[in-house]
Amino acid sequence: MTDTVQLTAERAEAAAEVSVRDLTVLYRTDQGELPAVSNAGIDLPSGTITGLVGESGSGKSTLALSLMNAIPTPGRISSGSIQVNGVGDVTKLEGRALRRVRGRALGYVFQASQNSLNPLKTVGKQLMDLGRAHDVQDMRGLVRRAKELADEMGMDGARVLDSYQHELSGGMRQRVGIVLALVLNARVLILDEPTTALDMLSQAAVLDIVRKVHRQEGLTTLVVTHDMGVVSEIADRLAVMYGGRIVEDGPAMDVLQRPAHPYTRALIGATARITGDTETARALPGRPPDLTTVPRVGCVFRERCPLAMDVCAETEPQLLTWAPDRRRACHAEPTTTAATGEGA
Ligand SMILES: Nc1ncnc2c1ncn2[C@@H]1O[C@H](COP(=O)(O)OP(=O)(O)OP(=O)(O)O)[C@@H](O)[C@H]1O
Repeated sequence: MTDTVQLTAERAEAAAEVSVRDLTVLYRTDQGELPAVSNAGIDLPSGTITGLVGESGSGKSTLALSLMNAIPTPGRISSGSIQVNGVGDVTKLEGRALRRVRGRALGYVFQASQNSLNPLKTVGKQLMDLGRAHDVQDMRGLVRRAKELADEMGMDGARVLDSYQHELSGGMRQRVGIVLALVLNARVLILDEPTTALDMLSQAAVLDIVRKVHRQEGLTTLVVTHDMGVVSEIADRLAVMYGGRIVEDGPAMDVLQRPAHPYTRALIGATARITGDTETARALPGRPPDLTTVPRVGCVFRERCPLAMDVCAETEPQLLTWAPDRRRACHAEPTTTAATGEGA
């Protein structure tokens, strides 16, 4: 590691709002407990938007849920730490202390949150439930804050609080999800697939709003998505997951322009919004592994990798810094070829 690289890494660590180290998460399967996330390490630097991308099943939601220590049993975090600024290691928290952190420090908007509101209660009633669950004394203040956030997101706050789920469009429900995630003044916002199931116009509107609220509230934001196009539009930083591993990360624009892992290159090549050409955008051949099929030895991507070598079957590549603020887990020499629709 050069001095510059070392310095950049130390600076990133110093300014991290969230630091994940050596995180392994297991789920119970017919074949015993198997890892959905393996030895993952990632920093969310203060004030940045990080995009976490990968195909379905790569472990993105599992990593994101871990930040709230919210892995459903019998799944469990088996090792690692998750330091959140001002909170400490979330993996050590339980009970009341953990509930407090969820909402007050970390706000989570669930996948398909468009459908996660209670259909039988107005948004305002659900806000009261949230306040009570968190022992909020100043309910008026809570309502004021919710209206303020709703207004910030281009909605009529008073009207939204009086509405039932079915009276709101998909994009509005997604925004209400963000209001509820932030109303207790969380500093970290985690959005799981915020644009899935929305039409293109609503997608663009939601991304605009995420950007705006992120800036105005001074948040640190993690956006989980399978869509490289979303990342290219919104993220400052980018982390790519495959088979439960982070295989590449760095500044988003830099990674998109100079992907250094063959999986990242293939994901970009398959995204017409980035290649700019539906003709050259090529679907990634093969299928991503699940918990039971992910290779236990060697590189998890080798079976789909155009650069696979003998060593890839034997030794798992580590996520290492290869250029300032850039990491990749690959045995092949790093190339700086710009991504095209030509695959890896
Ligand atoms: N509760 C669970 N029990 C057992 N296996 C699970 C559980 N939740 C997820 N998995 C498995 O863990 C792996 C990672 O799933 P995860 O949902 O984190 O991936 P993802 O990248 O977020 O994909 P998606 O976008 O489809 O949610 C998958 O193989 C999935 O089948």
